[in-house]
Amino acid sequence: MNSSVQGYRRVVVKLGTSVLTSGSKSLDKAHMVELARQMAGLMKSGVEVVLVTSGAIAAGREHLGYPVLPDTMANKQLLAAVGQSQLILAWSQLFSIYGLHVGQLLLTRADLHDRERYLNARDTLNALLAQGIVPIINENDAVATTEIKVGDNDNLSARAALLCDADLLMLLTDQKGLFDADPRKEPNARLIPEVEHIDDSLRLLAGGSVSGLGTGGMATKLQAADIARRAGVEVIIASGHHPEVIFKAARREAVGTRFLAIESPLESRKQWILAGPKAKGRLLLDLGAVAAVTCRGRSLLSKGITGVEGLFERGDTLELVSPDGRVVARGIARYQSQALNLIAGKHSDEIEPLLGYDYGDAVVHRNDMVVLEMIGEAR
Ligand SMILES: Nc1ncnc2c1ncn2[C@@H]1O[C@H](COP(=O)(O)OP(=O)(O)O)[C@@H](O)[C@H]1O
Ligand SMILES: N[C@@H](CCC(=O)OP(=O)(O)O)C(=O)O
Repeated sequence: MNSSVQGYRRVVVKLGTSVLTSGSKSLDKAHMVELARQMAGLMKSGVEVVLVTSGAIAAGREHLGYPVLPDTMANKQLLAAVGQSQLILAWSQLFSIYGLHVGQLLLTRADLHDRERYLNARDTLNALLAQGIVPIINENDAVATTEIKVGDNDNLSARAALLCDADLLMLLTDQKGLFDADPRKEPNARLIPEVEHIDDSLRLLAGGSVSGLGTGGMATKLQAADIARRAGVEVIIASGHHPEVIFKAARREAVGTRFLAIESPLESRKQWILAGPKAKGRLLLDLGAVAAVTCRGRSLLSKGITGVEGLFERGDTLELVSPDGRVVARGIARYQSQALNLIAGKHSDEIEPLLGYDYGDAVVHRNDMVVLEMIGEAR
């Protein structure tokens, strides 16, 4: 590329099935080579690139000649197992045209759940990037069951962006960006060029995938953008077919929808709490506790808990829920669920007499908590 890329050091590019197939039933290799050319160009200009690629299931169907199979989990896994090897073969060949090697990481939620595995995956990503090799990530669909899946590659790419400490996440899809309504249903829908806050009114605009190709539509892209922004990563949703889209996004030219990063990003451990583990349970809080943890930066005490849902151990991740059902924070439990059932609503002084032991007043400590939404008064 000619103009220099300013500012970005490390970029995650996520390519949806809709982009890789150009809306058809098979991989559009002519377009994939064009995308590989742009990613290679970015790398030559000194920006490190991590690719999150969908398309394994589509590639599996194509490779096997579009077999008619019952719509079971095992058959989807079969298609992914066949397709993933075709997909990585295609990327490996396409990047080799530009003199680049690729390395494959197939992840599941379980790899992100455990802090040690999370750090291992991070080391592998960093080692590949240090050698100028393009890390190529997909979900390990062939072995992952619903319980251990991230579930969609938008969310997976946000987690990848956090893992490798990227400064830009590009979500490339079959629309020009986020519109104020699904453009497939509403032809007069308008593109939203920039987003500063992600709130419920914005979430209402983002629908699912109707093409039958992608998973999650704009709804999962917004979830991904929300996670990435909180870690200080800028996000762009744009069309994977827009000419030179990867270069333009990396040069900060106006393309698609840009989500500004939150300026004081979370520290690494809190990023992991946000992006890594699946919540094992929920604590229902009264309004006082919601205000204390979200607006006043306090730890959660047993007194403010009105209900305990799920079976969990000390160290598991929990969602903290407001009286109107909103998840206002995520955090790590310092007491297991059975103990919490006994001390919920009780004053901290009663913990030791009730349980016969005491891990401290904080049920979820402020250092182990990520606030998602502020509700209540600061004082
Ligand atoms: N507000 C919106 N703006 C743009 N696209 C939307 C919106 N709501 C829903 N969509 C749908 O999201 C789809 C893109 O997501 P998806 O099908 O999952 O593609 P990908 O394979 O790229 O992840 C679009 O084709 C569009 O129909
Ligand atoms: N892991 C799956 C894709 C899952 C997914 O999120 O797809 P998409 O919405 O097209 O990005 C695959 O490789 O087929």
